[in-house]
Amino acid sequence: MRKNAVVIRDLRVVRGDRTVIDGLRLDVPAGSVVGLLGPSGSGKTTLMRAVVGVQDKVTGTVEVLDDVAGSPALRHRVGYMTQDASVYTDLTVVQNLRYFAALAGVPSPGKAVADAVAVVDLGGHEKQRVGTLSGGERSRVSLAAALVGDPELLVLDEPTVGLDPVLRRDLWAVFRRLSAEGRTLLVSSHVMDEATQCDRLLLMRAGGLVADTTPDELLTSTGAPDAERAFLALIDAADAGSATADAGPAGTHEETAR
Ligand SMILES: Nc1ncnc2c1ncn2[C@@H]1O[C@H](COP(=O)(O)OP(=O)(O)OP(=O)(O)O)[C@@H](O)[C@H]1O
Repeated sequence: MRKNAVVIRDLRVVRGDRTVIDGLRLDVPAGSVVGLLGPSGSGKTTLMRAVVGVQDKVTGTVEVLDDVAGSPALRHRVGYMTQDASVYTDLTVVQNLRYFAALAGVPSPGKAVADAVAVVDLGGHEKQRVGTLSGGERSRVSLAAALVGDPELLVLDEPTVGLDPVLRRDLWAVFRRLSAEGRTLLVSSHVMDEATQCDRLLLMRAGGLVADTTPDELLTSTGAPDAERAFLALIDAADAGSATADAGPAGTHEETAR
């Protein structure tokens, strides 16, 4: 079995006229649930887009399941749930999932669609048009669309946003089960108690990696009582470090400005 599902070296991404990721290096171990955390705008979505291969202006190496990110051979092996629901509002739940199953070349779409509906707990809504679903239900259809092709790697951009605590708990149980079956999950989140459910945590700030750690290490290294305060401690430490670096020795500013 391969060691890492994703290997990233020297990743640099320019969006608009800004370098939003600069020199990122990380591995996502195969078969694990890896949480991607970081303040708003720190580059989580950009990193996920680079892993899926839909991001422009990417330099460096992004290797996914031993292939180059975005290569056609990976299309059926990587499932991606975007932050905004990416399903068709004028189709029903089942019509959407059948469509995504067909795109993924699923051999038995009927069963795959039924399984995906069950996993995201949308039984009873199969024939409902997605446009008439609640926000949380709609995002679960997006998650089902990412799952329906039975991918080896799932890249999920804030899959639990807007969901109630019961559904969030149930979905994390699903994520754990999918990883126990050998799949790899890269999951971004703003909810810190979800961090404790991950095998590893990647903490981003300003397009760079502040920590590549485990939930236990996060708590012991910061001495914080919970994941939220540990996260804030690391971000504050990184901000203080960058402020010191910005102030720099006398003359540094002037040289940078040139
Ligand atoms: N098309 C664009 N042009 C210029 N800057 C962009 C563009 N798209 C994104 N950015 C910038 O890139 C940075 C990283 O954005 P990204 O969406 O990856 O952050 P994020 O960590 O996912 O944020 P959030 O948690 O709010 O979703 C942000 O500062 C954002 O403003």
